[in-house]
Amino acid sequence: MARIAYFGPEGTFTEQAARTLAGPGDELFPVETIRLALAAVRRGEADSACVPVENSVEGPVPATLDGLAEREPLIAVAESLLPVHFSVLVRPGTTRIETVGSHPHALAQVREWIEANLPGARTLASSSTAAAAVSVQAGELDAAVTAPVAVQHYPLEVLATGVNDVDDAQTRFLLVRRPGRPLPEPTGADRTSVVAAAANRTGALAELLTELAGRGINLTRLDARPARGNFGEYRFFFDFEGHIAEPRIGDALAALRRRCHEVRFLGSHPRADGVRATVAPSAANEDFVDAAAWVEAVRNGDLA
Ligand SMILES: O=C(O)C(=O)C[C@]1(C(=O)O)C=C[C@@H](O)C=C1
Repeated sequence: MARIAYFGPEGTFTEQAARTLAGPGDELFPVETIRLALAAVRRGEADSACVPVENSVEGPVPATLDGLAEREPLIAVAESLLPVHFSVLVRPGTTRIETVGSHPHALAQVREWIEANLPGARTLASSSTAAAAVSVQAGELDAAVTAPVAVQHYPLEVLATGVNDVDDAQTRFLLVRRPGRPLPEPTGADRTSVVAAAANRTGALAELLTELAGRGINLTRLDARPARGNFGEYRFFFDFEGHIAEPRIGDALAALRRRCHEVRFLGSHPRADGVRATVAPSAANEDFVDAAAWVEAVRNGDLA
C-alpha cells in the first residue's frame, strides 16, 4: 500500500488523475499546493505525489517544473492524461456574479466564456480549481471554475458546464517519487524527461538540441524557466520519446551531461497516450548497439 499525496483539495483534476495512477489499496491524501505535495515526498510523508505538468491549451505548470528542478531530486514513474472540461459552481440561490475564481491555468481556458456570459465579473486566482469551490462555499467568491466532479464534494450548484473555450483540452499529470528504486521497464512507448542548465553563450541550446536530433530523438516538449540566480540564465526542460534503458537515449543523456554544468534526470516512464517512439533512419537502438560493437572490435584489433 502506497501513500500518494495529490494537489488538492478534494475535487481537483489532479485528484482524478491520481485515482487513475493509484493501485488497489493505495491511500490518497490532498495537499494544498504543488510545492507541498512534492515536499511531502521529499520528507517521506508520502511515497509519491501526483501533480499537473502541462496543459494542451495553457502549456506548462511552472510550480511543477520549478519544484522538480530544485531541492532533492524526484523521478516521474508514471503519467496520466485527462480531458479537461470545466463547470461553473455557485451557492444555491445565487443571482449576481461579481467574482469568479479558479486556478490560473483553468481561468485561462475559460476566458472567452466568462467574457461572453459573465461580462464585468472579476476573475481571481485560487490555489486550485477545488480551492475556488471552497471559497465560494465560504462566501468569499461568487463562482468557481472547477472540474465537473467538484460538485460532488461541495454543497454548490452547477451554473453551467462545458464552459471551456477549447473543446479537446487535456492536462498531463505525473506521479513522482524519490530515486533509489528501479525505474519502470521500457515499453517502446515511453517518455524521458531531463532538466539541464547550459552555459550562457551563443549556440548552447542549439548544441543540446543537435545532440538529440543527431540521435533521431523526437522531442515532445521544450520549456525554459529562469534559473533564479543570475537574471537571463535559464534551465531547459526536455521531454522526448524513448527510455533511458535504450542505447540511443543513454548516449544522448551522456552527451547532455558532458555539455551542461547541471543535468537532472526527471524520469523515463510509459506514455499515457501509448504513442510509440518514431525512430529516424540509422538511429534505431540496434544501430547504436551494432556501431558500438564494431568500434569495440576495431579497438581490439579484430576488425578494420
Ligand atoms: O486545480 C486543479 O484542479 C488542478 O488539478 C490543476 C490544473 C492545472 O494546474 O493545470 C489541472 C488541470 C486544469 O488544466 C486546471 C488546473
